[in-house]
Amino acid sequence: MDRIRIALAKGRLAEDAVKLLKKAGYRVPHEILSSRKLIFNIEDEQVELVLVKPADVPIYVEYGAADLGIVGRDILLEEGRSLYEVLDLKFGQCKFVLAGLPGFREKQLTHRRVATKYPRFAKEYFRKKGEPVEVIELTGSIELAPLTGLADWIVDIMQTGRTLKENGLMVYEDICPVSARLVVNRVSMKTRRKEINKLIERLKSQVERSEN
Ligand SMILES: Nc1ncnc2c1ncn2[C@@H]1O[C@H](COP(=O)(O)OP(=O)(O)OP(=O)(O)O)[C@@H](O)[C@H]1O
Ligand SMILES: O=P(O)(O)OC[C@H]1O[C@H](OP(=O)(O)OP(=O)(O)O)[C@H](O)[C@@H]1O
Repeated sequence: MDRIRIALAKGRLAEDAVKLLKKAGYRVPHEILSSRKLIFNIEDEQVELVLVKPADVPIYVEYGAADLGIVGRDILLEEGRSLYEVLDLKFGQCKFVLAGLPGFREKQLTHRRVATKYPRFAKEYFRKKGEPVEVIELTGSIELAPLTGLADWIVDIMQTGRTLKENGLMVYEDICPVSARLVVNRVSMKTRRKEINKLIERLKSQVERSEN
């Protein structure tokens, strides 16, 4: 039978994801975080890991190119893909915030611009609030947008708050918490239910153990 394939978000979440898998007893090859290889078999298990860009994890899982994925909730909210979110892995914790320059809210503007890496999420957030805004999609250094006049607000992730602080910005609203999640392809969940449930249980008990 084919191996169960897990898509791991490269970058910031990869190290904690590997740590969790190892703690749960999966013998992840030690070179996974340093080599240029993108597929890794796990010894003694019918499981393989593939490394993909964070934003691509839900795509692999929705299409079934991976059975499972480990990715930030920010990406899931932005992508809105059809998949099952089965477990909060409790690492990569941060939050979505609405931020801007101090004193901004008092200004009466008819046309507000919001810069973000998460355009779908930001549009939905303002739609729910009933506030018309123009959303400008950027790919990084979001905090620069209010400092240069590109936008009035930003919708972005905050963890320590250091980036906002060092750029003289403040939080106007906490939008929602974000952390890494385990996601599953809808078809795999049915066709490989036993193996996938076992894997979920192994990770779940490890997450719970780490919490206590
Ligand atoms: N400052 C942060 N602190 C903690 N977690 C974060 C922080 N910023 C992002 N994250 C989480 O880590 C995930 C991966 O972030 P990372 O910075 O590696 O990727 P990225 O910048 O979104 O992607 P790319 O590599 O394509 O530019 C995010 O999707 C989010 O869930
Ligand atoms: O609250 P903090 O701990 O300062 O973390 C928040 C920062 O981290 C992320 O940026 P990232 O480092 O991914 O940079 P980029 O978006 O400019 O690529 C996010 O977009 C914030 O800028």
